[in-house]
Amino acid sequence: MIELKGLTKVYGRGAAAQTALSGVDLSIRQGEIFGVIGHSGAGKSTLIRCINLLERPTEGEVRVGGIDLTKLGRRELQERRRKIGMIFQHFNLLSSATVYDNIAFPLRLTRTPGKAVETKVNELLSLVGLAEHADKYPAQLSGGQKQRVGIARALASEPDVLLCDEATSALDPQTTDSILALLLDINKRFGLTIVLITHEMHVIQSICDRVAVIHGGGIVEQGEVAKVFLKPQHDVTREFIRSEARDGGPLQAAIAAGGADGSKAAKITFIGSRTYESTLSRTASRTGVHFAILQGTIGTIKEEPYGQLTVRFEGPAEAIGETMAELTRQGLDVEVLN
Ligand SMILES: Nc1ncnc2c1ncn2[C@@H]1O[C@H](COP(=O)(O)OP(=O)(O)OP(=O)(O)O)[C@@H](O)[C@H]1O
Repeated sequence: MIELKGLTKVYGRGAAAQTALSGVDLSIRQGEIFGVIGHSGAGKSTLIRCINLLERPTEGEVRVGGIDLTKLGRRELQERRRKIGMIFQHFNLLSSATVYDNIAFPLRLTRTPGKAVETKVNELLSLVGLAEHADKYPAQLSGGQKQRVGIARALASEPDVLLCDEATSALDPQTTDSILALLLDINKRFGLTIVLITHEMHVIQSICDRVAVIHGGGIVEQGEVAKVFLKPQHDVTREFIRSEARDGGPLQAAIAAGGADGSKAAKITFIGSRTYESTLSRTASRTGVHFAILQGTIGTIKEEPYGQLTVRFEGPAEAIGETMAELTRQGLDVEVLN
C-alpha cells in the first residue's frame, strides 16, 4: 500500500545542512496499523510528512497505492492527497468554525452538494460520538473531543490512508485510550490503513500490527509488534520497553545472584491462550524444580494476551535444563539470563 524507498531528507544546505532521514525503506500493508516510534529528533515527523509530501524528500520514492507521489504534477498530487487523511498532535482545527463546519470543510472545498455534505457530516459526527456538539466551537471542547473532530474531518474525504502525527501526545492517558480505541474501530470498520508516529510504546502496544523503530534518521528495527516488543534486538527499542516496565537494580542483582548458587534465571514469554495456562507450574512440579518469580507482566498487545515472567529456577542443574527444554517444547519462549 505504502512503499518508501531510499527516502532521504536533508534540511538546509552547505554547513547548515541537517540530515533528518537517510535511506529509509519501509513497506506498509493495506489495512494494517503501522507505528513508527522514536525519540525526539529521530525523524518521525519528517517521515510521516513525506508520505503525503507535506515535506518533499531530497531523494527516494514515496509510493502510495503503486503511484510514486514524487513524480506527480501539482494537480494530480492534490487529487491523490485527498485520499490521504491526516490528524495532528495539536488538532489544527479552524477556531472560528463550529465542529460541523470543521468537518464539512474538506467536502465544501471539493464543491460537494449541500445535501451530501449534511448527510456525510452527520454520519461522521455520530461515528466519533460528537452528534450533540455539532454547533460548538473548538475552544468549548476538551482535547479528546477536538481530536475526534480532527478524525471526523480527516475521514470526510473517505481516505484510504490515515496519517496520525503524535495524535495522542497532548492527551491524558484515559483520553489517549479512548482515541486509540476509536482509531482501531475505524481501521476495522473501513479497512483503513493507518500510519502513526509516537514516542510512547503504550500507543504501539495498544493498536499497532507492526512497528518500526527510528533512530538518527534510520530504521533500526521493525516487525510484528509482539516480536519487537517481547524480543527487542536494538538498544533503542530496549530503552523504550524498559522505560515502560521500570525494572531496575534489584531485579538485575537477583538475576546475577544465580550462577553463584547454581540457580538459573530465565525470561519466559507466553503469547495468546498460553498466557492463561498453568504450563510453568505443571512442568516445574513434574521435574521437581522450584521457582521464584522475580518480575512479571501480563497484558495485551493489540487484542492478544501475553505474559512475560522473569523467574529463578532452583534445583539440580539437569532438572533445571529439562524444565527449560520442556517449556520450549510446550511453545513458550525461554531466554536464559545468567
Ligand atoms: N524545517 C526544518 N529545518 C531544519 N531542520 C529540521 C526541520 N525539521 C526538522 N529538522 C531536523 O530534522 C531532525 C528530525 O526532526 P523530526 O521533527 O522529523 O524528528 P521527530 O522524531 O519528529 O522529533 P519530535 O518528536 O521532537 O518532533 C531533527 O534534527 C530536526 O532538528
